[in-house]
Amino acid sequence: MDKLVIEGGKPLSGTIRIHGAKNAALPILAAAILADGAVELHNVPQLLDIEVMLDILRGLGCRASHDGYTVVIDSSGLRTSHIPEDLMRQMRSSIFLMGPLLAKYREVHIYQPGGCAIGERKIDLHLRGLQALGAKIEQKGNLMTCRADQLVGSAIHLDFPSVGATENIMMAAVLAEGKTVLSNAAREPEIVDLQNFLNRMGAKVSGAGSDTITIEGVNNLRGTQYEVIPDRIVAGTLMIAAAATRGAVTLTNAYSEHLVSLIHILRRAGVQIATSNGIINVTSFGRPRAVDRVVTSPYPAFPTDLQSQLMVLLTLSDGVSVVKETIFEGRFKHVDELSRMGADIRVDLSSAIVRGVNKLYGTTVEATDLRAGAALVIAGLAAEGPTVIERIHHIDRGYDGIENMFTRLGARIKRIAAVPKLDMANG
Ligand SMILES: CC(=O)N[C@H]1[C@@H](OP(=O)(O)OP(=O)(O)OC[C@H]2O[C@@H](n3ccc(=O)[nH]c3=O)[C@H](O)[C@@H]2O)O[C@H](CO)[C@@H](O)[C@@H]1O
Ligand SMILES: C=C(OP(=O)(O)O)C(=O)O
Repeated sequence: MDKLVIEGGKPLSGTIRIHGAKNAALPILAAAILADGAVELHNVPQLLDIEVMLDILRGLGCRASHDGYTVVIDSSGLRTSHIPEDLMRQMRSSIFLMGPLLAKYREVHIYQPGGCAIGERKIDLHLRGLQALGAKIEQKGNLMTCRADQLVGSAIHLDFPSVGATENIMMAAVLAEGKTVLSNAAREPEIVDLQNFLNRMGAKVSGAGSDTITIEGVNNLRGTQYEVIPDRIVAGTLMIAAAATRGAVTLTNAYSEHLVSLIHILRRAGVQIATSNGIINVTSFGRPRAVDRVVTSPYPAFPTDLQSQLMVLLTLSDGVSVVKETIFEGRFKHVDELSRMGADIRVDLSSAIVRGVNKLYGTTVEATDLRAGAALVIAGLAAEGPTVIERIHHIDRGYDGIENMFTRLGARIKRIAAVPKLDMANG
């Protein structure tokens, strides 16, 4: 497996453009099968998860190409609704195909989705939502079959504003008979992006971005072109990295309105941030201040996907910070790795008490999941001495060429490609 080697201690500086959002692109790719014509998507990042989604779509009979940042999907050859277990298990987002396949094909055969080990990540809210639209679900061993001769709009209330369940229900309801009203829906920007894409195909969805989404079913959807929003988590990761290395970085194609909670916390830590139309400037002089309490919660509160990265900054801050994780029960795995680099963090159930230290020291660490891996990259960039990060395939799920991104900002970081194993039998 590839590794990253970082020689830390250099402030980041320069300008970088933010790539398209993984968490917006993945449901949009799944939704593309709803169209009767071809869909052309722009600003689609080159990520492992995107390639897995395209492989699944090809396996279902779609034509799918990814050229630069443009993806074209033509689902006219759709011939099966069975997603192989090995592909289902490669990422959580495989579950996004459930709603669209059910709507288009009237049945879907799936397995439990995989993804980073950050918590139990049940799919009960997805299933209950689809059942409310008329789907019948049957489980035989690992295989789950979901069928609906006809989907019928309904009033659905989510017990928790799950991002994925909100998206799956939206994608199924667009072709249902009548009106669906989804309450306590998730409000993330990626949900607004999905609504905009669905409407571009001819759907009638309104309310995304608020906690109530209304979907008027239509008979069919057409092919279209669409541009995916920039990745707010990648932007946030770069902002935190700029602050942790005490650098000065300008982000372009970055929507500050999607990052209000992070900007607020960084300013409390003493980081200077200026924003204007699609541009975010981050400048940090000297040691940041501790932040007494950071709590992850559904949007617009502070995102769980930036919790581990922010913890690196707090580790280097003056004072004691407390971070509470309320979304995923297993999202403190970076703590052990950061401790090996000299961090002083104590975990007490869902809270981490972070005592600021003067320095982190480079060593060999392991990316345990996507954002934990990103946090280790930031730690390596800020640390004294070399850091080696192993198991970086997790990072490649969500950052398009992370080493190139940071090299452009002046960092000393390189990828060491894994040496392919010799096949002794064939010489
Ligand atoms: C591809 C994508 O967009 N991924 C994001 C999405 O994941 P994802 O859509 O999986 O996240 P959810 O909002 O669904 O999950 C949040 C919480 O709800 C629980 N839950 C969820 C569904 C369900 O049926 N039952 C249930 O109990 C989960 O275990 C978790 O504790 O939102 C998360 C929360 O912002 C982000 O960290 C992920 O990056
Ligand atoms: C947890 C994440 O993604 P996923 O839902 O795709 O596992 C993430 O992007 O941090």
